[in-house]
Amino acid sequence: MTTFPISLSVDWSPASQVSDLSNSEHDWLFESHSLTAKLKSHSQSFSVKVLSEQVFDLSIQQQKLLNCTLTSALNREVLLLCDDKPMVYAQSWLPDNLLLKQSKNPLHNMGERPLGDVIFQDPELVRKNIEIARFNSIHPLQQLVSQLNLPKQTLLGRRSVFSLQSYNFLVCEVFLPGAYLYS
Ligand SMILES: C=C(O[C@@H]1C=C(C(=O)O)C=C[C@H]1O)C(=O)O
Repeated sequence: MTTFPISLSVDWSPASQVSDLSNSEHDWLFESHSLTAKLKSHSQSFSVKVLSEQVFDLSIQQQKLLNCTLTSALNREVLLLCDDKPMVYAQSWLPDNLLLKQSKNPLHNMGERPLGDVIFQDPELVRKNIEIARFNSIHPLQQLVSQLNLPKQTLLGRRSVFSLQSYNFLVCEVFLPGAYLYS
């Protein structure tokens, strides 16, 4: 049984160090706008299934990535489905501090609404560099792949830090077997 959060601590590489990508892989991995919008444009129906949403401690690496001294964040793990087929596993780390709650931060209590539908509405949104990683057939994420009755294969993922209202949050997305990216 998958336990959350699923560890995504693999070798993340900056775009400059990533090679041997197909045109489709490159197109999806380096999509700078909303992945939700891109998935919606390729499907008749789109939905989000929340797998887990809890406050967890941030790792030292995550604190460095987020450039913050916060020790915990709201960890949100979801599946993005197109025409009822799971296409992406997404894991986001949303700062969880009193200030955000006081500001009635729209990113809290998102439920089945896609994060992208909210954050990309804000013209102040800044996306920092996209990093890429490969998840081999023995990575813990493959447990979720098996539970979804999807075939095991090396998976491609991306992560980036966003800045909004002077705070940072981390979004990681792993493309599941059968995702458009692999076609
Ligand atoms: C950041 C985006 O939001 C998407 C939706 C997410 C969610 O609802 O938790 C998480 C990651 C993204 O795949 C996007 O659309 O690009």
